[in-house]
Amino acid sequence: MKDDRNPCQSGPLRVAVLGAGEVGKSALTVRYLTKRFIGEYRSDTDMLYKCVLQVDGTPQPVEIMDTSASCDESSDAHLQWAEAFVVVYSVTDKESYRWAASTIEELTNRRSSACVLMLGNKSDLGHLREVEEVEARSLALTHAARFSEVSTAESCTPVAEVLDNFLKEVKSQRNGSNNQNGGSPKLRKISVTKMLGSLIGRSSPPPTPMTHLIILDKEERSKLQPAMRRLCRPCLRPAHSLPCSPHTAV
Ligand SMILES: Nc1nc2c(ncn2[C@@H]2O[C@H](COP(=O)(O)OP(=O)(O)OP(=O)(O)O)[C@@H](O)[C@H]2O)c(=O)[nH]1
Repeated sequence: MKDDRNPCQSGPLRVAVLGAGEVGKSALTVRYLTKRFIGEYRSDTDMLYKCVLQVDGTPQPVEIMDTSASCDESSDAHLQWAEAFVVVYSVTDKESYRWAASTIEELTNRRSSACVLMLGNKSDLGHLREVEEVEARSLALTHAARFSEVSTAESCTPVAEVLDNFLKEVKSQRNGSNNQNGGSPKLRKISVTKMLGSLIGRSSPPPTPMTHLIILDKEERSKLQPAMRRLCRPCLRPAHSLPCSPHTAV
């Protein structure tokens, strides 16, 4: 059944990072948010990052859900929770590409107006390549998704560029659809001013980047939208092991 509603026309931009196991979803998310590459991550639960990022030159609350491939009951909830999707595969793993392809097809059917970015990760491992760039790019094009190949391990800048541009597009699509829903330019201006005021105060300097990490246990999930209640089985651990200083486990 087609479910094309956008769950969040205001509030934080919600982005779900989807993909098969071991393709580098966590590495990519953390690389983007902290500029660091960390080799190993816990992989048994979804991670929700809440942060304020500069999107198109202004501070924008963003929530990024780094989904866990081992939480196999969650995909339906992710599809409803997010307004934009980053679908990751590894260029060294054909199976992960098939997974990505079928996910993109599902997004086309169920969330046809959502912004989708298809990312082929691990491009540094050219000698192990199983997925040709041209094939993946053409699949993305067929589904009107953005496409890029990156190496999260090798370099931060291309990852940052591609995700910055994607968020810019998500934001502009949201603003566009809000306009179509009758929001006048004047009202939008007021709400942006209010948002900036509450984020940084009238005379405060711009906010320093700060990211809150929420490891989604049963209780946290129940605080999110109803759709999130069907997320993966509870797997809370007392502390998060990322050694990055901007992260705060809550
Ligand atoms: N060579 C290379 N290795 C990478 C790259 N990105 C991630 N990795 C490695 O790939 C492995 C899996 O990375 P994760 O970020 O844990 O992958 P994931 O998709 O979050 O995995 P799950 O949690 O199982 O869903 C780790 O050993 C990473 O160090 C990359 O660009 N190049």
